[in-house]
Amino acid sequence: MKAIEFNGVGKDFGDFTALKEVTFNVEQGDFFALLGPNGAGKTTLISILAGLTKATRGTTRVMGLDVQQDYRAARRAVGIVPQELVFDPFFNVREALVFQSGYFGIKHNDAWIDEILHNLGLTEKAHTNMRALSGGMKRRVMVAQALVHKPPVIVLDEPTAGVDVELRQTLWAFVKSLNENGHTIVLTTHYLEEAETLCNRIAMLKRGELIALEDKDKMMQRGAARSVILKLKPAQLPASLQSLLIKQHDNRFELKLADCNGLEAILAALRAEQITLKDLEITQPDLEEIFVQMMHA
Ligand SMILES: Nc1ncnc2c1ncn2[C@@H]1O[C@H](COP(=O)(O)OP(=O)(O)OP(=O)(O)O)[C@@H](O)[C@H]1O
Repeated sequence: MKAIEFNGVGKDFGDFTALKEVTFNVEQGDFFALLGPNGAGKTTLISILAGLTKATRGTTRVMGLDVQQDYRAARRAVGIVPQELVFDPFFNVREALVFQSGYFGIKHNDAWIDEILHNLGLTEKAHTNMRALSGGMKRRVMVAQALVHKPPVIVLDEPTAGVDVELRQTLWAFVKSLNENGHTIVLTTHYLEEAETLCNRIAMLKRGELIALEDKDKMMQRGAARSVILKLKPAQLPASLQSLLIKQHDNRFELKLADCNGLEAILAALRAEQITLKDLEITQPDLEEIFVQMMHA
């Protein structure tokens, strides 16, 4: 069984098509990144998954359950951390979590609530009114609320937008441990280095269409060729290497590097001209470069 199945999912808002026909699966145990520029349709897709928005076309299943036909069961299978801070100002943190448990029909949830509070650094705020929390603390509660019913699938819609380094680290350590314990994680983020470090599969949406879906390692190979930065003494580049030059700053030369054989040829050319190599650094394209490349393709 797949954790999530989108099959020909489309959404129109009047004349405007926010999602065309999106088809892809998320496997159980994936740490999955859903990337795309503003307005690509990520939140719309997540709202459809959560049963909050009705798709115009197609079918969506969570853990085999149709989000329309089996709404309640499908809703229980997924925990959504929304982009916006939505809370009841009259509850304190613990009450908000107890209330949310009640929504899922869970009565004795104290042990799990304590564990969530602890893992999100919220224990000391348990009795603080929601209104009195800082933005970052409210966001922690949004994460906690999504987890009260121990959903097998957890979706985080830009959870780290505008939050401090400490929360990011706490959050990712917790989410990673949930993933290691078998929860499927779907993440949308504009911080591509987060997706690069955390996720094993990456999907890219552009104007309502899926333009890429691959294992992260494979996606990383799509990037512009690697390059090598050489620190040379004297600061000069053999003529035979000029065609590889990307940029130069003082005695640092950045050259295109197709593969390891390319590196051998570079070193041989330097030796032949008795140029000493003082330092060498091989750079890999990062996900951000690949993303920009794909969005402009
Ligand atoms: N209720 C609505 N009515 C009309 N248009 C909408 C509605 N909701 C979303 N849209 C439009 O659908 C498109 C996709 O929006 P969506 O919020 O899904 O994008 P996103 O990828 O999540 O963007 P962001 O990164 O900015 O959160 C946008 O052009 C948006 O303006």
